Amino acid sequence: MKIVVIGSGSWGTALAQTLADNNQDVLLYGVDQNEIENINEHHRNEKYFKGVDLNPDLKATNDIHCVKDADMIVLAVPTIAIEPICKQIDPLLEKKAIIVNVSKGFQPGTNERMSEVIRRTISKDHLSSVVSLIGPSHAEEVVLRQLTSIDAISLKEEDAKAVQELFSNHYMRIYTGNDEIGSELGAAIKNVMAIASGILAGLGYGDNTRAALITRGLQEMIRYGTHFGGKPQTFIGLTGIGDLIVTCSSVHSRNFQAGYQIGKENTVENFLKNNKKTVEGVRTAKIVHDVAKENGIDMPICEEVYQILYEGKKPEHCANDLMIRKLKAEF
Ligand SMILES: NC(=O)C1=CN([C@@H]2O[C@H](COP(=O)(O)OP(=O)(O)OC[C@H]3O[C@@H](n4cnc5c(N)ncnc54)[C@H](O)[C@@H]3O)[C@@H](O)[C@H]2O)C=CC1
Ligand SMILES: O=C(CO)COP(=O)(O)O
Repeated sequence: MKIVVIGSGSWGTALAQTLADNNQDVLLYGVDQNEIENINEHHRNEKYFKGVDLNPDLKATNDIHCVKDADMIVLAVPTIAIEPICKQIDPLLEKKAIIVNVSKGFQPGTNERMSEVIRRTISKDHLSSVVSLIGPSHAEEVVLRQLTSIDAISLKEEDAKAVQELFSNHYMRIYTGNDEIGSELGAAIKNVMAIASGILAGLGYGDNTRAALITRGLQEMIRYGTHFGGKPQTFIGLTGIGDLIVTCSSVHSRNFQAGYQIGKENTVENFLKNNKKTVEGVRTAKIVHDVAKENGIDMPICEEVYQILYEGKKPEHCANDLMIRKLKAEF
């Protein structure tokens, strides 16, 4: 199988290295010449992984034509870049490929899930199926070959199995699944919860608070996800609670880091002015707010994150307001 990974950032590099470790025919495509030269000449991607030696078999290119005869294309770019990338590669493809989505979030404007964007923009003649490879997986740990388990989710079982086989090894264990809606919605909304978790840590709250946030945050994910057809059991799997735990607790999470800064400074101002990292939860918070409001879905934690990011509400007031809501039964 010829595999192209698009996006030479943190996740694309880590996933491409996993494929190189598995002796697959993989090429990493990027737009940043520094990242490409760093990988090809020094077997490093210093911008994302300081001092980490990559598998020397991993090669990178800035020539997008490399996708033309690929059997599998992994899209490892932020959600905002998925639609333009798909429109760019579709005319270049010469046969059907499995398109692997690893991004977590929604399409701005249409609020589509990433698999929906891919199906809309890649013509039927070029698409075998979409497989979402998602779950608890910080690139910083995968690149060091730390033990990791995630899901290959697809409506086409044989393609999910193909992705499972290609990526699995002694440090990466892939499970398959077919609940595309539940998996993608869970993986997107957990980024909003990770911002909330970071805010609470930045405000000085401890482990009790985080446990409550994760547990009640999961309820919001289930409420939202099942409203749109996701299966309840998906949310207690790797793309639900698994991804929620890792992003709400890890210093590697850029969503958590963003929240931490906002909580510590008790304002969103500096973060919004200076952030250059991929923090998917920021746009997701607005989309979840709008969609939940339209559909009457109760999402109190997401609502407070939205109020902080978009309405300038003070983080300390949000934490307080969540606590003094009308008392009720847990379930
Ligand atoms: N970093 C991680 O640990 C994980 C990230 N993800 C998801 O993967 C997606 C990508 O995130 P990261 O790799 O972390 O972001 P990143 O910020 O580390 O890297 C993004 C890369 O995409 C490239 N890029 C942006 N627009 C492009 C375009 N139009 N064409 C080609 N390349 C383009 C950038 O140059 C950069 O190399 C996000 O949706 C994120 O939620 C999912 C699981 C783990
Ligand atoms: O999705 C991730 C880990 O599973 C990465 O999280 P961040 O985007 O917050 O770094």
